[in-house]
Amino acid sequence: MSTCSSSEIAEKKRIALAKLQAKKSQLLASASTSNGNSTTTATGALQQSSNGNSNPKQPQAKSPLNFYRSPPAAQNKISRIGPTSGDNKSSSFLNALKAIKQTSARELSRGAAHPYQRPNGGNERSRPTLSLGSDKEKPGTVQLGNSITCNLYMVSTHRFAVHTTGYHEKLVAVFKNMPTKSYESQTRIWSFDLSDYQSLETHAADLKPYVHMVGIPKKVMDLCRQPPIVPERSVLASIEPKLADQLMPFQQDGVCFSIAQKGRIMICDEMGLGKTYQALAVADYFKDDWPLLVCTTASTRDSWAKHIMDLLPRVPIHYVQVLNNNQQYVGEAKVLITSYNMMERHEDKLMQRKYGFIIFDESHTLKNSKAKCTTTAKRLTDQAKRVVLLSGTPALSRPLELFSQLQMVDSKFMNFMEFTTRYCDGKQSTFGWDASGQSNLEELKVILNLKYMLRRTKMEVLPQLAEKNRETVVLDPALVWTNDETKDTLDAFNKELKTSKGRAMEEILLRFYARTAEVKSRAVCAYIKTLVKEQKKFIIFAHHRVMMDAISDCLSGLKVHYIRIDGQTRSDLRSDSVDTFQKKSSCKVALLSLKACNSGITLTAAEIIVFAELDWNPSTLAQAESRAHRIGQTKPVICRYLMAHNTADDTIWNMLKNKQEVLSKVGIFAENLQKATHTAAPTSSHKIEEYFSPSKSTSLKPENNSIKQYFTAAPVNEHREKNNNVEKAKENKAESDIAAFFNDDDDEAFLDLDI
Ligand SMILES: Nc1ncnc2c1ncn2[C@@H]1O[C@H](COP(=O)(O)OP(=O)(O)OP(=O)(O)O)[C@@H](O)[C@H]1O
Repeated sequence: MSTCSSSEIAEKKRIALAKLQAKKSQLLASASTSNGNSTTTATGALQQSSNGNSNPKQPQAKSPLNFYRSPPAAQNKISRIGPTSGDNKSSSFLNALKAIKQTSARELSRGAAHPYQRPNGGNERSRPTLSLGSDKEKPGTVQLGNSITCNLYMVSTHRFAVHTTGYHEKLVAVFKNMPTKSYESQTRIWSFDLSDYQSLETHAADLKPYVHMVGIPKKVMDLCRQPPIVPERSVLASIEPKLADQLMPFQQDGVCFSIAQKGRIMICDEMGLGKTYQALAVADYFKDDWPLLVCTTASTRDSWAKHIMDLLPRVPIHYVQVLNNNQQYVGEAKVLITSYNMMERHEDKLMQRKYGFIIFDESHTLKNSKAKCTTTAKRLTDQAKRVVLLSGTPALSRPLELFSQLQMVDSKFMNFMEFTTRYCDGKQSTFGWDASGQSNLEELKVILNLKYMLRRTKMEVLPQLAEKNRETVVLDPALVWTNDETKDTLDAFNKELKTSKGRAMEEILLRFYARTAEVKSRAVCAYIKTLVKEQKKFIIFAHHRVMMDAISDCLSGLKVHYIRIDGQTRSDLRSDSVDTFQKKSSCKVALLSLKACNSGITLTAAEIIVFAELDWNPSTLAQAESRAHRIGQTKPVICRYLMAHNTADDTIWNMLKNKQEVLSKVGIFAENLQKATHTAAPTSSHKIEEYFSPSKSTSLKPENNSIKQYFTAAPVNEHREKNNNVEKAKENKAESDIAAFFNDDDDEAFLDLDI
């Protein structure tokens, strides 16, 4: 591959700009011919309103923010020309100009000569000029390309809002004429009743090509216009009494709603609100459509079998089969419980059995529409009459993750392009179709709530549930920064992270994450030693094996009775361990792998949840917190995040914040992880502290009750010995830890790293 010198690049840019300018003039000339002498632009109107100059005769001063300059006499007129091919070309051309705007601005700032010749001698009054102004459009300024986009989206089932990319006087006049208008001055958003939609669309169409309307998809409108389905309470009488009688009022509502939606629904209540109970109640109501297939995570298959036997006693035991291995025969059982993995492997046999009712537990497992598991699930749902998806966190990072799940509930709602264009800011990029963004999230929330998703938070439906508080604990730096080498390594990671991008940055962050586990483990163990003295039951979550092992050693050394569940733990032993922790008062600690145990188990015996490591996914952390904070919890729960500053924790904490903001807009994430009190005094103005609330402490001394007061710095030789062990562990485990990290199918979450 040959490379260009900077002067060659500059030359190429100049040529490209000249070509674009020539094309622009050509298009404008043809537009002018096709419309006689009436070619005008909205610029004048826009400009006037923005600077308060309403005198059409007054020639306006040239502003660097103006993109095109129309003759003053024409400025007050807005042509009502219909869309011509020239217009379309013109708008795409203007979009191209927008793309090169930044380049041009750079050229100009370098003091370069104007990169292209103005046609016809540069008559500034009648000739368009290229604005090289600031990127930030001030309200009321003309948009590049002389047109604005007006995006319409639903904000409730009967109201829609309008987002415009700039000010347009006539468009505002149209808004003001709508009978149901409402203007929110803070957000500068107009909204209207759906009854005004048609009229607004017609009037705005008159402002073409200066106003480009993006309307609401018909499917969305139809959905909103449908008469609401009123759930019938009487259906509860048809459900197995043992289960129906146990349902809490909000669970009854959920069951009635799901039945009203004909048993095709995503039940996405917050974790621990009894989705299993609701799903089984719906399944029991539609038992004529069985056989029933329950697909869940490998570790929760047995617990589903137990729930079915407990809650649906009329289902004979021999009706229920749990698919545990590859060799097993898929029989005629009325109820089959399988893991996702087994479902994939037995696809053909499951297809033949034709399950009429399917439950997908932890359905976010199906978030990747290209994964084999998801395509298998889709095939099965296509032939099933009822499909119930259960997840407290249906999307872990972005709206795209909802698409495949929605398809299983209603394959006709929207296709991939429609959905991603509308809700994922889908666009063509150098690498193909990019659907990793988000757009029209308010509308997506409306649609989900209307028909597809049932979502209640603990706060809403279970206010009596014991409270949950969150704390961040900055680990003692003396136990993290044990020697110069550690400091140098972490500094180097921080530096590399700042200067890298894309995949390279992801790789660095993964290594940094693994290294952080190593350097933190000593301080984490010191913290655990103090916690053990409190004699309260607690859970400690970690991700890397090096951290899990260090904590295990620490607990064993302290002779604490604890359970450990990680990815290697067999599922039968897993439920035994859970029982031990729940029932034995002597068992004080549950050491859990963040990935293997963030869902599907109940550990309400714990009062404190400690996170020795962070995860880059807010949903994983929220799921993990809900192991103890769920129905059945009677004591307040404290979640403590142990963090070491100037490590990967800084970056990951930041990522969490960004992701949870997106998810909360769609209404599927109710937590604010950053809403926490801190229990250690910051020693300098590092990033983590910026997110601490309620207030930042600038004290350099440990605060009262600070974790620091418990710590004493260990002698240096002891540090060295420990570091040697850490180094060995690093060599042995680093590779497998990174692999495990990627195997989680969440590595794509790094794509929206924003640091
Ligand atoms: N109506 C009920 N009566 C008694 N206990 C209930 C009821 N509903 C739920 N529970 C209990 O609450 C806990 C959480 O229930 P379940 O596991 O169904 O919640 P979930 O929403 O599926 O949670 P997760 O999302 O974490 O899987 C369980 O221990 C369950 O036995």
